[in-house]
Amino acid sequence: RLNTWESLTTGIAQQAKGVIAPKEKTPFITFVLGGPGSGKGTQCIKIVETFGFAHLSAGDLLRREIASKSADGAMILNTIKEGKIVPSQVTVKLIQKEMELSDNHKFLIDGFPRTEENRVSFEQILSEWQSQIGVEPNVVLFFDCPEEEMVKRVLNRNEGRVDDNLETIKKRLTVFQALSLPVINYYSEKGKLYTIKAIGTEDEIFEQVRPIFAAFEVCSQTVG
Ligand SMILES: Nc1ncnc2c1ncn2[C@@H]1O[C@H](COP(=O)(O)OP(=O)(O)O)[C@@H](O)[C@H]1O
Ligand SMILES: Nc1ccn([C@@H]2O[C@H](COP(=O)(O)OP(=O)(O)O)[C@@H](O)[C@H]2O)c(=O)n1
Ligand SMILES: [Mg+2]
Repeated sequence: RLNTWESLTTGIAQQAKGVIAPKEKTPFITFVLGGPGSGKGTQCIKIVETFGFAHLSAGDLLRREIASKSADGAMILNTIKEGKIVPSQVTVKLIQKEMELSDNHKFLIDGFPRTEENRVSFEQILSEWQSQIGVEPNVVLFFDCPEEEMVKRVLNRNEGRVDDNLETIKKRLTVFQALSLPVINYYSEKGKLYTIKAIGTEDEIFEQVRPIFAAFEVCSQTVG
């Protein structure tokens, strides 16, 4: 199997020679953003089922590090309990590893970037991988949900998470407003942002999500 990034560089060389290799695909990167409890994970499952993406949840990768008792585990646990943001180098390394291990070329990166620092760290990785294509994600989804609804959902989530309590949720909402909204505004200005009204049933929300990816499917079929 060719690693996505190797095949990408090969792809560029072949395009330059006028040869297109049909099986080798350029990575397609979607960031999935929104406050805690806005429904990112729930909708990602539907996107995976319908459009065949690989789902990389930053929060899940960090929780896996805690569970594996890795060197950073205690620091990550404390940061999550406080509703703060784990240093970007830690999170980016976990995401990068998952992408390199994946056979897929379509990635849903859920809950990342949550800060401008997160965003810039990941751009540095992308620029090393695909300097000729650019460092921007293809799509940024924003699940826009009222705070009271997010609080209600998180308190009912029942996954045993250390951060799903009222005290930590308040902190996470403050972090979201102060650090994550600037990232969302950045992508809005870049014309990459697709805002989803994240209230209603899961299926109703997915009917807003579906056409975004359906349009890209048509594109890729047309191109080749
Ligand atoms: N449209 C919805 N309406 C009501 N509850 C929802 C909806 N979407 C998700 N949930 C529930 O809300 C909680 C948070 O959803 P989740 O997908 O984990 O959000 P996030 O990943 O953004 O924190 C979960 O318990 C989930 O089952
Ligand atoms: N990019 C990220 C993503 C999550 N996290 C940490 O992990 C926690 C849980 O993230 P999550 O994405 O699983 O949370 P939800 O938005 O799904 O509720 C966050 O509150 C942060 O403490 C982080 O530090 N950096
Ligand atoms: Mg989630």
